[in-house]
Amino acid sequence: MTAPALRTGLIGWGAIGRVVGRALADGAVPGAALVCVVDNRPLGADVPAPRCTVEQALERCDLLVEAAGQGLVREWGERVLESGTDLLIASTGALADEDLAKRLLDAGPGRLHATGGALGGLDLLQAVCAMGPLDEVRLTTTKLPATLEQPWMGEELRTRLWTATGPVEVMTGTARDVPERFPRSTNVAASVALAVGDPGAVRVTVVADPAARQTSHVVEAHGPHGSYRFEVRHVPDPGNPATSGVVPYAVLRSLGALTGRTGQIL
Ligand SMILES: NC(=O)C1=CN([C@@H]2O[C@H](COP(=O)(O)OP(=O)(O)OC[C@H]3O[C@@H](n4cnc5c(N)ncnc54)[C@H](O)[C@@H]3O)[C@@H](O)[C@H]2O)C=CC1
Ligand SMILES: O=C([O-])CC(=O)C(=O)O
Repeated sequence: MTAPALRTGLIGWGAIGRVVGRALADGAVPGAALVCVVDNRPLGADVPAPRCTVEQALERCDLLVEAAGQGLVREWGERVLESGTDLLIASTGALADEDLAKRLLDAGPGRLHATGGALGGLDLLQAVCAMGPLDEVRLTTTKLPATLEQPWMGEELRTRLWTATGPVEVMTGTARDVPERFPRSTNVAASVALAVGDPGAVRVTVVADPAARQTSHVVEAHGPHGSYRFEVRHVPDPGNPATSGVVPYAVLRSLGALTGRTGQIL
C-alpha cells in the first residue's frame, strides 16, 4: 500500500515557487500534493492551489516549502516546527544567524530541511566532515552586478558596481556575515556552512561581473582526507536573475528525497 501524499504548502509564488507549485500540481513528485500557496503579494492567474495565510497553511499541511526569503524563515520558522509541520527552506541564509539556527535545529516536533539549491557537492562535504574538520573552505560567487546591489552599499561601491567593465570583488567575509548582506543572492554561503558545520570557517568572496551571463559558484575545500572543488555555472532565471534557473528543480529533488521516492540519490 502506498503512503498518502504529504500535504504540501508553498510559501512564495516567485521565480522558485511558481515552477515548484506548477510541477507539484502536475504530479512531478508523487509523494507530495500541493494544497495551498502563501504569498504577501497578489498571485495573478493560473495558481494551481488555493491561497491562504501561513497560519491556515499550518492547519492544512504536513510540510511547508519556503521560497519567500530569509525574513520568512526568521519570522515563522519556529512556529512552523513547533506546530509539528516540517519545513523545507530555500533561504538557508537565515541560518547564518547562529542563535536562530540553533533554535530552529532544536525546535520540533516538525523537522527542518534545507535544499541544496544552486550548489552541488554539499552531501560529499558533509560526509567528509564526519571524518574530521576541514582545514580550509572557500566559496566564490560571481553574479551580474544588478543582482548584487544592496541598500547598505555606499556611493563608492555602488559606482564601482555599475561602472565595472570586468570582475569586481564586492565583499569578502565568512558565511556568518555574507548571507545577511546579500540576502537574495548568497544563501549558498550558508548552505556550505550547514554542510561543514561552521559558518565562521567558510571564507566567502562575492564578485560582480558584467559579463557573467551565467552565475557561478566555486566551492574549494581541503583537509586531512582530501581536496575538493565543485564549480557550477547556471543560467539565471529570466524573471529574477538573482536566482539560478535550476533552483526550483533542486527544491523538487529535495521533495522527492523527503517523500522517499525510490531510486533517489541521497
Ligand atoms: N539556496 C539557494 O541556492 C537559493 C535560495 N534562494 C532563496 O529563495 C528565495 C526566493 O527566491 P525567488 O523565488 O527567486 O524570489 P522571488 O523574489 O522571485 O519570489 C519570492 C516570493 O516570495 C514572496 N514573499 C516574500 N516575503 C514573503 C512573506 N514574508 N510572506 C509571504 N510571501 C513572501 C514574494 O512576494 C515573492 O512572490 C530568495 O529570497 C532566497 O532567499 C534563492 C536562490 C537560490
Ligand atoms: O541562485 C543562485 O545561484 C544562488 C542564490 O541566489 C542564493 O544563494 O541566494
